[in-house]
Amino acid sequence: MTDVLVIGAGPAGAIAALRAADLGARTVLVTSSAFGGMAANDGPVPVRTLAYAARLFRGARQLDQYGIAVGEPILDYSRLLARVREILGDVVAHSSLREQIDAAGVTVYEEAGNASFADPHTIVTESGLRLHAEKIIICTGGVGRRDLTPGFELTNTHSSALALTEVPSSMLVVGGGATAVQVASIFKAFGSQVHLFERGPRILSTEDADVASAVTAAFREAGMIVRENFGDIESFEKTSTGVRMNFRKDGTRDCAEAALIVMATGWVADTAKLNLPAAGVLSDHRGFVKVDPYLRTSASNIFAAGDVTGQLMLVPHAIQQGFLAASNALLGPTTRLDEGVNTSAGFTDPEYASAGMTEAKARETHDIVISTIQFDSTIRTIIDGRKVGFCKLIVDRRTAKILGCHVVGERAVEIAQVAAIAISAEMRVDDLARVPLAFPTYTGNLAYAAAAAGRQLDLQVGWAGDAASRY
Ligand SMILES: Cc1cc2nc3c(=O)[nH]c(=O)nc-3n(C[C@H](O)[C@H](O)[C@H](O)COP(=O)(O)OP(=O)(O)OC[C@H]3O[C@@H](n4cnc5c(N)ncnc54)[C@H](O)[C@@H]3O)c2cc1C
Ligand SMILES: NC(=O)c1ccc[n+]([C@@H]2O[C@H](COP(=O)([O-])OP(=O)(O)OC[C@H]3O[C@@H](n4cnc5c(N)ncnc54)[C@H](O)[C@@H]3O)[C@@H](O)[C@H]2O)c1
Repeated sequence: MTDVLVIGAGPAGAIAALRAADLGARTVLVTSSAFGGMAANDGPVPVRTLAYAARLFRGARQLDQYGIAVGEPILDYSRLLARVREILGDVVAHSSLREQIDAAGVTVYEEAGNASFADPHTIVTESGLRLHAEKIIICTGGVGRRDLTPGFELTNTHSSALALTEVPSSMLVVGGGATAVQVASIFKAFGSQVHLFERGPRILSTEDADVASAVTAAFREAGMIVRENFGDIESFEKTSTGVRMNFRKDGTRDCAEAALIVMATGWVADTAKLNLPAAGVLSDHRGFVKVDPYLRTSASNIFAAGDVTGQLMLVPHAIQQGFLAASNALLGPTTRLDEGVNTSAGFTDPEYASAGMTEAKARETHDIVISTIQFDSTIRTIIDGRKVGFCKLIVDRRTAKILGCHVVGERAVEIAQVAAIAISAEMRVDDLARVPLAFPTYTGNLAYAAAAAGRQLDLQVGWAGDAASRY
């Protein structure tokens, strides 16, 4: 009898299996495809690689400004895709996680096809395995939403778009979340004519409103068509040059066409194949597995972690949940999910990133001060010719502690990560302002924003205040 069986080998499943084995459990990890899951094979790694190529492309266009003549950069897309595959191989080959899992004695079944429950302690896989365990942890991730719109089969997902043999002349990206904006930004950089269609009133609806409007403005400035509130899609149909999307708004029909349509309208659970009813595991109306704060499902011996729980769908959260689910499965329900500081980021042009609360959220519960440093007024961004963007801090007026940080522009992610540390450490803005960060740096802008907030709060920021007013 196996003690712990983990289904799915993305970040949540890999960490759950490693933690279970570290706690001395006889552990089996079974996954339908390759080790690493979507995180390694289909999501962040390939997308980040293409985003990096787009960034190099932008950098190459800047060379002339600095007196370096190399001519107009030309993209060889098939060479780039070969590079993506090279990197994926490299990531897998150097994954110390896999080595640790093997060293911990976990039995791993890769490419086993979909697993499904036969009863609360037994699963069978499409490859013919039948596995029993005392405890089971479901870490099967999610999939891009598909629907019954006529002609939907003519559309693509981010995965199929990233596997194209050439850059399409035009692309219609539907959705305005993290996936859609990255796909749109990457292919815009590669030369496609891109239309981004968001059903809601704005793209990046979970980000701070200033982030969403700055990214939207920059996309438009770069020549991308961004349409919010466009209505409801009625159908897709083939045309001689690509695909047409028919939609309706307030009774009026409209359409848009492109060589390729990419749907990125949300990430849903794909739990149908798991046969959850056979194990007594309940899911919500979107298919996500219902869990309590200890990641227990409705079946007492079964836990779930990662995207399949429908909570924050990011790698660090999947890792945290995998660790917690295995700990609670073996040690009893001892650790609850920690709220923590949420960070998010998109590798678009311009980049965006956030840590902590948005301004709207903070206003619901706090009296706040806002401090924003524009990138066209700071030395490093001027040196690098990266003057689009800002660093915005949301600060609690009573305690002077940072509640949120929102950044658009070059190195946004790195700046927001430092802010996440300051928020976690509950630093006051005047303390942050006085940390003598290196000059001239992007992260320095965070300290300048902190100093400016400190001045608004009449706090003594000393020399840091002078530095902020100059840089
Ligand atoms: C385009 C894109 C870009 C992203 N970029 C980022 C980013 O930059 N940073 C970030 O933090 N997050 C990013 N994410 C989100 C991140 O990839 C996920 O949050 C993360 O992969 C979730 O990990 P997981 O272990 O829950 O699931 P997954 O990584 O999806 O792994 C699930 C595993 O379960 C297997 N499986 C599924 N069903 C079964 C079954 N029935 N039986 C057996 N095995 C099964 C799958 O094959 C897979 O191996 C991105 C997502 C997308 C779509
Ligand atoms: N860089 C990153 O960290 C990164 C990248 C990609 C995805 N992710 C994570 O993966 C998860 C899924 O992201 P996602 O972008 O795929 O989904 P999402 O749910 O975050 O966004 C979907 C978007 O599509 C819109 N939409 C829904 N139906 C629509 C329709 N019919 N027409 C037009 N627009 C429609 C929604 O209003 C929303 O803006 C998120 O939790 C995200 O954080 C992270």
